[in-house]
Amino acid sequence: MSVELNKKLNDSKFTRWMALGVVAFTMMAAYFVNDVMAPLKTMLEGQLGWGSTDFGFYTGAYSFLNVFFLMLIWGGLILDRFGIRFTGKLAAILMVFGTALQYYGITELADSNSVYFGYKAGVFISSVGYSIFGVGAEVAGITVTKLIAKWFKGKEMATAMGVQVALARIGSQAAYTLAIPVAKSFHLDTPVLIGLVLLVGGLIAFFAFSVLDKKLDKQIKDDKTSVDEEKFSIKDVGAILSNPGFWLIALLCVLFYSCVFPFQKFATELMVSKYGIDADFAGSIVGLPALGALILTPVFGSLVDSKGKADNIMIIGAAMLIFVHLTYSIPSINGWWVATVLMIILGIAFSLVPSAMWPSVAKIFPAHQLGTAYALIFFIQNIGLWGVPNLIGWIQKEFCISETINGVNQYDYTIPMLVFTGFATLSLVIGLLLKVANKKYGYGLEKANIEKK
Ligand SMILES: C[C@H](N)C(=O)N[C@@H](CCCCN)C(=O)O
Repeated sequence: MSVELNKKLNDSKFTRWMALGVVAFTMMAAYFVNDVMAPLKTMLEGQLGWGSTDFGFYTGAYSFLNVFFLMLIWGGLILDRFGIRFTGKLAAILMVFGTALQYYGITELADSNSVYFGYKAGVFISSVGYSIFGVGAEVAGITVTKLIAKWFKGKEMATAMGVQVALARIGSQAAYTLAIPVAKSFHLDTPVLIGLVLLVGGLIAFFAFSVLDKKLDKQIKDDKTSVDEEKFSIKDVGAILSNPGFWLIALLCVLFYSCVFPFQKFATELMVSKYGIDADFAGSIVGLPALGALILTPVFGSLVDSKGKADNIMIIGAAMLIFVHLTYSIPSINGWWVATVLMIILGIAFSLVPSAMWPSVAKIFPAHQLGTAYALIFFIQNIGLWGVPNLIGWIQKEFCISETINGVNQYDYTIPMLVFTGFATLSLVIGLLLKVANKKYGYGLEKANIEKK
């Protein structure tokens, strides 16, 4: 009887998964917007005169405010201080505002001749918008991660994180697949407009989730059996930073994701220029990892929940990434089917590492430090997401222009792919060190998540 009385919203399987579905929609819209400009790189160069450095600057802008204005750190602190609902709504509003500004940059300012800080007005304002969007998207990311840890504690936490990431990948896949056909059928800016509409839907979805979350908080407060969660204090930052597990996860995260997200932004062009894949179809190939991750991330997540072995899964994922990037870098291997198979392997790696890494953070840190821990990890990851596209854009401009057709540069991707291979190799080394640290400090990364009744 008393068990029934203490039943909370998240004890109902249907309600906790429904709540996840609602917030996952917000993140799906965020991922759509995040990726929708990438397949348009060549069209942006042809129609708006955006060169590779402009594109690298724009792509890196996603992380600029997060890194240089420490927005992710503030976001994490706000999350642990003011909670999931306030932070999530704030993040969603920032995403909508940033995307609207980005849209303005590629529409109203498309033909402007003004130059700001050495960049065309359209490039600069779109990048400012993308930067604001990036703050919202990253803060939304840590908020959703923390809310999953709260709603699924002692339950299917890794599966839930996997499902959320998988649903987000639908957004990415849709962006990669639709951007070029939509831009060709309508207008170059139409894909971004679609993203803006989706994000407004995502904002409404987060407000709806907040109603459920408020109810859950009341139930937790009324439940005499539930243990009061310790409040976050600024001293916790020191505790997080002095934990070797934090540094290893953060380094693995920055290195691994630097080989995936920035690579994907340039990959549509790689598919066309090196593998001769039709431009209309190239985005779909680049979207394959997202599609694969859609199925595989929840599968690997539930494996981590039931069997554990997160430490080994991260190592295998990193090793696969080395193979993929190294093979892409070899000039003589240029069959379209090789490019496709490599993308599928990248998709498997891209499912293995996130499904094991993100739930591992919740094992290393207590609940009241989670928002800040995730924020600090995202912060370090964002340094890579800012620096790597800029680095690749610069390398392309300086060393990789193979020819110029109708004023549009063609790029050789050998050096950029070797750079990605280097990052992947380092991520494997860190994965191995994490396994050693796991043994030494007893984080329990090899253990299953689901509590046995
Ligand atoms: C880019 C963002 N900071 C990120 O790392 N996203 C992850 C998902 C993180 C979710 C954690 N529960 C991704 O793999 O997309």
